[in-house]
Amino acid sequence: MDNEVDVFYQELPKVELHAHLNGSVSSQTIEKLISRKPHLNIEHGMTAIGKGQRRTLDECFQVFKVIHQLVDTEEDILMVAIDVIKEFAADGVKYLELRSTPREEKTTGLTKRSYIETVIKAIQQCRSEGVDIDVRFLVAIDRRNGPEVAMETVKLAEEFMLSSDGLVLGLDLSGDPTVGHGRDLLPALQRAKNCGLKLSLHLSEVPSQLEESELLLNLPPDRIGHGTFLHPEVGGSQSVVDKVVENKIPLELCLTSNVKGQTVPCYSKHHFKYWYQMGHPSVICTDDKGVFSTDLSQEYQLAASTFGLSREDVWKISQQAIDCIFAPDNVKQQLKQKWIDLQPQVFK
Ligand SMILES: CC(C)=CCNc1ncnc2c1ncn2[C@@H]1O[C@H](COP(=O)(O)O)[C@@H](O)[C@H]1O
Ligand SMILES: [Zn+2]
Repeated sequence: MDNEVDVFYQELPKVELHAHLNGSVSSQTIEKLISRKPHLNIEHGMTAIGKGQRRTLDECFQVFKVIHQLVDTEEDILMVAIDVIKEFAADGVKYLELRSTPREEKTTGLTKRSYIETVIKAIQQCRSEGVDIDVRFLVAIDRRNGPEVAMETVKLAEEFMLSSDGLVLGLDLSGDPTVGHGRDLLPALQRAKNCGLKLSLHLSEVPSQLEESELLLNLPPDRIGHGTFLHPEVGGSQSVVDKVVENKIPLELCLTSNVKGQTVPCYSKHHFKYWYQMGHPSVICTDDKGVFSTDLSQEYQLAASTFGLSREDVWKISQQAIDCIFAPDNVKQQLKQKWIDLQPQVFK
């Protein structure tokens, strides 16, 4: 981890809505994977970006390729998912929506279906062990793989939404934002929406994607990942902002990810400020806690120290994130009660 985190932020109950499974693998788990696969000659420095380091977006995406080499069997996915879930729980996360791109690996017999089944198994295992966290799964579409794969992924997600007892709730659109165009993925996303899958889309993560963002906002998505370049000051537009505001589409904001990936010049210039000041639902998230050497407590602390938030402000941010989850109302009610129960202990 990059910084010391105050105990308040660790004890603060939190909701994590934007976490890519393979980007969330901790250094301890990477060690275990490396020792399982010494022949790959992968060193630790290749899978994480440390304090003060920054990489181009392209270099960041290379990191995922390395991690994917290390995670290519059902056994690996099970271990990684269980470790990640337990780490979020240990960091005070009470509700987690994990997202991951189903992959097939001919050499190990991994299929997209068994990939999803394995993540579900990990969630169920943690639940049966009594880990204090409610975990749901968003199936991810990697935009690089084009419209056919996107449609295939939607069909799989639809199937699991119906058979997973509420664990699979929706879809994520992610992957290298400079590759492909959202226009081509519209039919798949439209189908997902029509069948009741919730949609979280990475939008305007890089500049000059206004046209794509406008198009995808017409769906509309249920949440937006990053939205870094949506507002007029950074090349977006007021009409796009208006659309997000009118539809009350929550933003998932990931400070360290954007600074280390260099889409935002420094913490104080992060667009959290723009949206938070407007009173728009803004959820603090990690994106890839392993790759960016962070955790959710640290992201809350960074937001607080950068933007001068009081403990009460921080509490409100974590509490209001409950309204942005994809799980149904009864789950929201349970979480709100949990927050009420924990409050005296956190502010002791
Ligand atoms: C490069 C950078 C600054 C990353 C942060 N921003 C991101 N933007 C878009 N897609 C992402 C990002 N981080 C992770 N992903 C997606 O998540 C995948 C890794 O997790 P998984 O294999 O789906 O379980 C990546 O291959 C990519 O498709
Ligand atoms: Zn992301």
